[in-house]
Amino acid sequence: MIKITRLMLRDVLKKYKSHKVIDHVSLKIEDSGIWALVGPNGVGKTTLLNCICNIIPINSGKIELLGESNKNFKVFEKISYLQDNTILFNYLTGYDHLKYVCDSHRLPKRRIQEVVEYVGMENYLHKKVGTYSLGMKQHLLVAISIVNRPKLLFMDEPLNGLDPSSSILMRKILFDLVEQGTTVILSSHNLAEIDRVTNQIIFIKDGKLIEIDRNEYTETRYVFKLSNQVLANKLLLDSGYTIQQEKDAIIVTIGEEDLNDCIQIIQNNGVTILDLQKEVTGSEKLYTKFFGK
Ligand SMILES: Nc1ncnc2c1ncn2[C@@H]1O[C@H](COP(=O)(O)OP(=O)(O)OP(=O)(O)O)[C@@H](O)[C@H]1O
Repeated sequence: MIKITRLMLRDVLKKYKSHKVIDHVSLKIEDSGIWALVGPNGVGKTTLLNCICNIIPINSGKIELLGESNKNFKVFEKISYLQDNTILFNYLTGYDHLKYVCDSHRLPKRRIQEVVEYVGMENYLHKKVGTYSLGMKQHLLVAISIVNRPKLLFMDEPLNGLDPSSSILMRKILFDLVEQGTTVILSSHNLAEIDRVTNQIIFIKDGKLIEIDRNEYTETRYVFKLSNQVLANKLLLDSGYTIQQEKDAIIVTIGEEDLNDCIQIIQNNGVTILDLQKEVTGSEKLYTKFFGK
């Protein structure tokens, strides 16, 4: 089977007057999965996504989506772009928006019901968008962007402003999409959320793209809550472990291979482990490396 390249940028230049926001950039993504586009405010994330989706023109270079030029309107039947909520109309309902998108993709009406149930927006589907909270608007945007079962999905800041249950839902949606073979390219500032959804990070800096595999930067830490924190701290320090003391927990930065040893040291000396959590960090450290504090 011939594999179709999902996204291809060749020597793309986008400038405003002399300001090169995207400076002769090339990129190729061939697989399904999640890629995070990361960089400080104003660095060009939205501009890049808008250029890719042919919402704004580029000055030079070439962009292909699913093996076709991004100027070929037809290719967008299998592509979606979740923009910010300014694209929504306050005087229309969620249903109106979904009906319009379904009709333009020539999808049956039952597809609306499917995505509405999947995203969990039954209760406010028929209310005007002007009455929606930020989170409700975000759910509608997600529903709109997945209604056509995209092979390629661009998302501008989809992880912003979500409450914990919406964040969990968003992660589930992202993982489901990848399982169905979708390539997702999302921009985000939320580094903790990025760490939870992908290892594939593209930093954007000075108009250039820097592709990173976060696996190389990942750090695992274990947060212990203990019956005798002072004693456990001393025991682990004496054994040569690096400890960070918190008010009601100690954090040990170790790989999985050392976890058992730590547990043994603690438990063999009569200290009870009340709680143990694993934390994986990576993007924040990387971000600081590239962009400073
Ligand atoms: N229409 C425009 N005319 C002139 N400059 C523009 C225009 N649109 C964007 N810019 C500039 O291009 C740069 C990139 O903006 P962009 O909105 O893409 O950044 P961003 O990384 O998405 O920022 P944020 O994280 O704040 O959303 C900024 O310096 C911005 O001022």
